[in-house]
Amino acid sequence: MAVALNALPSIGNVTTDLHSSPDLGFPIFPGTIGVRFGCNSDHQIHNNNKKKQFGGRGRLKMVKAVGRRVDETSSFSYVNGQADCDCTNTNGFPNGNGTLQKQMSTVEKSSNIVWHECSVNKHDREQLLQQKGCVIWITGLSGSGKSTLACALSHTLHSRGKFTYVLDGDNVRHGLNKNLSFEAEDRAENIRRVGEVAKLFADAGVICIASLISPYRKDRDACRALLPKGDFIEVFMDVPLQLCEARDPKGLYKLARAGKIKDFTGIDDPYEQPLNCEIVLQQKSDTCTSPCEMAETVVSYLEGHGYLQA
Ligand SMILES: Nc1ncnc2c1ncn2[C@@H]1O[C@H](COP(=O)(O)OS(=O)(=O)O)[C@@H](OP(=O)(O)O)[C@H]1O
Ligand SMILES: Nc1ncnc2c1ncn2[C@@H]1O[C@H](COP(=O)(O)OP(=O)(O)O)[C@@H](O)[C@H]1O
Repeated sequence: MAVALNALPSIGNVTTDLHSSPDLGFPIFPGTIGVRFGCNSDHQIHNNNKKKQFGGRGRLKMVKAVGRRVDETSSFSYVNGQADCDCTNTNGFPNGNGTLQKQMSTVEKSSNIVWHECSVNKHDREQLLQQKGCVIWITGLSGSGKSTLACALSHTLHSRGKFTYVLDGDNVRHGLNKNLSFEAEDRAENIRRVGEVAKLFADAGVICIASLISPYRKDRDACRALLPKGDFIEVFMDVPLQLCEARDPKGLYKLARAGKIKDFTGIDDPYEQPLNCEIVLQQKSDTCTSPCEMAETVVSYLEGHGYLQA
């Protein structure tokens, strides 16, 4: 029997929608130079080639030239021959080399499945942890300070005895999402998967901090819709492109401007800023709010909305 998850009372949103700059379709900001903040940042440079990387032991749906399905457990299709990877699917089918048919599907393919409820539920876990599980979704341009805030927030909450976990876009793309590119549909799948993982963390009672560019509103809204009302707290890093570009800690903007990276958010790929998020953290080149101060703003929100107690 299907059972509804999460019987928490809903908690209203407080919206501080301060930002007024237009969406970034393509470069539109005048060239003022921002400050560079000298704190530690231990990112690795992400390999941004657009080659499809479907290696590894993925659960692949293989479609032979005749169209016969040999495995129904996956999201990708290979057609007319062999896949361009050295892998064997989990059912033991051989690899191929050939045309990859881009087909990212979120259509439910499982049938005859029944939700199994456990006697220990979210509420029990929250009692144990003395907090409420939720998702803090940090969105913004590359270089806007998402990861820095995520870590500062995790650190602040941890030191207050709260259990957090950070899902950072860069990091998740090293593992779970290593087969995804930066094309719109792969970004959507990236966000969908992280949204689902974040939902599990929240159900575990954890304060889950997801920091991803997540440039499309519909993808973020889809993640919001996965959670009980109030439990998805969207934080917008409202930082002008020219400040992010002046920071450029990984040198990616420089490469994007030189045309060496395509589809780079804010340069030749869009960013749709939130219209109605819970928290906006605004930064300009002449104002510098420290990561700790920003973390405190989020902590105040959590406190005010009852998330730091069971
Ligand atoms: N084309 C392109 N556009 C934007 N970003 C790029 C790109 N290529 C690589 N990178 C690096 O990947 C990091 C963003 O990954 P995300 O998973 O957060 O992106 S997204 O949400 O799927 O849009 C991002 O990390 P942050 O700088 O921390 O945002 C970049 O370092
Ligand atoms: N509040 C801040 N004030 C000044 N500089 C910051 C702030 N937050 C982050 N930075 C700096 O900006 C750069 C990008 O930060 P990062 O957290 O990596 O951004 P993102 O994860 O959005 O790409 C880093 O060099 C970082 O030290």
